[in-house]
Amino acid sequence: MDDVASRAEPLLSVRGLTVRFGGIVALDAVGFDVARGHVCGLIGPNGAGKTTLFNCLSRLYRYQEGDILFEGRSITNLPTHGIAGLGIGRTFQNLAMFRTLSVLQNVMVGGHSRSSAGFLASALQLPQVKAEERQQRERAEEIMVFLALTPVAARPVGTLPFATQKRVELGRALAANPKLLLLDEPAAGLNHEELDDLARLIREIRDRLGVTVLLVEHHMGLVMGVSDRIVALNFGRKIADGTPAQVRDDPAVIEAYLGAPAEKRHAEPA
Ligand SMILES: Nc1ncnc2c1ncn2[C@@H]1O[C@H](COP(=O)(O)OP(=O)(O)OP(=O)(O)O)[C@@H](O)[C@H]1O
Repeated sequence: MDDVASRAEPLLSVRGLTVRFGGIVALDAVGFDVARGHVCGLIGPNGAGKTTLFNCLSRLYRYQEGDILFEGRSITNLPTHGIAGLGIGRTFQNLAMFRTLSVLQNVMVGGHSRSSAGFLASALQLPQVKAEERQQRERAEEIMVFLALTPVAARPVGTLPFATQKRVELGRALAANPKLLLLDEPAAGLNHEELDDLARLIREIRDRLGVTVLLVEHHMGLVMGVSDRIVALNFGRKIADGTPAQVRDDPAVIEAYLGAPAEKRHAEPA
């Protein structure tokens, strides 16, 4: 494929994705594209299927039907540990970090997930490994500058304020050099000022680092403010897909959030 064609192709293409848990249909034939260089917001009320979709993208959940294409290639048969190598990084709703390790060490852990040196080469400390570690450290230092974490680089993560810990988690995901970054409710627990910082950071991740972002978020102000495009889910189905203004004014979205009239989740016989 030539360069022009590969740039026009969506980075991520979700096609007819269906996930069932017993009788519950968590995702029902959901499909949408995420263009390279975009921030795409994924919204929907509680239980809409947002986390399930993220877990499919990380290969933590299996889907019964449909496909996920990343750079035009299916990830359906890829093992979970292959996802970071492909260029998909993520953060989690609940912070999952090494609390006693320093900020630098935590950020460097992210780089290791894309390390190319094998186990034997690492164990023998071959020159190739040393060079790779040096590169990972340099990359981690660049990311800490980008995230304003350099002053706390040596501090154990567990001693830092919550908002700073969230930036470390972001740093760890960025250290793996992702092409697509999945952010799972990054605004949760942040105050007003921290939310403004987060919005600025998400735009910089897109504009300065060139990373495409898929953002699950309940905070409407944030998601409407930073997204180029928004996909809305409700009861496992896609109900809207468009610009923030189009989605905000969509009657199905307004109804989903106001909760009237109550639509029943369509259950299949268990
Ligand atoms: N591992 C699982 N086992 C059984 N049911 C599940 C599982 N994961 C999700 N579900 C169900 O699938 C549906 C979608 O849940 P999901 O967590 O994806 O929604 P969500 O949009 O992320 O909600 P929230 O905004 O509350 O995080 C819900 O009915 C949920 O109970």
